[in-house]
Amino acid sequence: MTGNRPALALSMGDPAGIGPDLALTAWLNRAELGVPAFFLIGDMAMLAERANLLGLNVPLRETTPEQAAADFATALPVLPVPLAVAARPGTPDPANAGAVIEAIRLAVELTLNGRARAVVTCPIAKSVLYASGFAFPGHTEYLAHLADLAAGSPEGRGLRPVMLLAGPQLRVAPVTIHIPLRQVPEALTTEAIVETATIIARDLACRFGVPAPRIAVSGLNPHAGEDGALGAEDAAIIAPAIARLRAQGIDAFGPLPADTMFHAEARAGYDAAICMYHDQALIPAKTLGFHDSVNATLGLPFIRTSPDHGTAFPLAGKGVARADSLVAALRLAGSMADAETASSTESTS
Ligand SMILES: NC(=O)c1ccc[n+]([C@@H]2O[C@H](COP(=O)([O-])OP(=O)(O)OC[C@H]3O[C@@H](n4cnc5c(N)ncnc54)[C@H](O)[C@@H]3O)[C@@H](O)[C@H]2O)c1
Ligand SMILES: N[C@H](C(=O)O)[C@H](O)COP(=O)(O)O
Repeated sequence: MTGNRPALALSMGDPAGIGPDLALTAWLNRAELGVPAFFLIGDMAMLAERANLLGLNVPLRETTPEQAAADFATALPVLPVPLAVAARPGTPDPANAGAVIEAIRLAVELTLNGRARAVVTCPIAKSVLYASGFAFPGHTEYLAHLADLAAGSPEGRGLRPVMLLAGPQLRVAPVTIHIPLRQVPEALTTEAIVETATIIARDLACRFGVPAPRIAVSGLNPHAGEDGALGAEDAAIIAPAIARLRAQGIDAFGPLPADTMFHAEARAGYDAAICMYHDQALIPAKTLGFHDSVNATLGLPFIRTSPDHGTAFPLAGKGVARADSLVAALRLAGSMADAETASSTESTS
């Protein structure tokens, strides 16, 4: 650890995807782009093969979490988690699911033990993990499960992870995450909206430097229900949540028609938006900033960020995948960890 500050723990993601490409590129451009020190948790041989395939001159060094920050200056530090079978760029193999999952688990364990500053995850392919029996919709839900286990509550203590897409032009989170659209109305509750907004307001204040965040809340139905003529959820579920948030002192407002809350003038009126389901939030997020937005999981007892994109299998090993979002994720994880350290130092002084 340089200056007693550990490095970030970066999980390798699906080894057939672009994660390895991006990790190599991020390390190569670490000085120019201000990439904080990280160690990759993954298969050393796979990484070496990908560097060779891409023609990238990246020295790799087997490391420990304690040594990684110092190693980072002269090599890409690797904490080895071996693959079961050799990775083929663009062709995922469920046989490697165990190693992919272990890399995520280890990143969380090291971060919870203070041996890493935060968790940053390279993209996984959900369907490939499902094929291996992975029982979680994605990283977000699995990370919440690991947090529950660490807290001694394997059945789940109802910890609600919040999937925040954070970019220069928009911060937005869906209340419901990786569920089919037909299940959204049933899953949408006043309590879920209040919890999501409360976590976002808290984290914006203590991890993003926004002391009194303004939270815009979307409706569910067209025109936010058109005074009840186009759906009841907006008035019956969302409006009461906003009332409760305001009574708690959180500057939430809505429910807003989702189609007119993301243009520039509307975005100038809030610090974060909450939507009711995945694509209602992620379409504007990825439209406005596909290469510079970050997926940050809030509500966990540790910091976790990830690029806002996936494995992009057709691009793996081709030298065309852009590392912008991974670099942004690494930098955001570093700044969130710094803010957390500063606020805990402040509170103990
Ligand atoms: N956080 C995560 O781990 C995460 C996020 C999103 C999707 N996924 C998973 O990734 C897999 C593929 O998902 P998808 O195809 O819907 O989305 P994707 O983000 O992998 O790809 C969408 C499009 O964007 C392009 N793209 C993605 N990243 C890029 C980059 N860094 N540089 C240049 N172009 C890039 C791809 O080529 C493709 O055309 C799925 O299994 C999905 O579940 C994982
Ligand atoms: N839904 C996010 C997106 O589309 O970018 C991403 O898949 C999140 O997945 P994780 O829970 O694996 O971070």
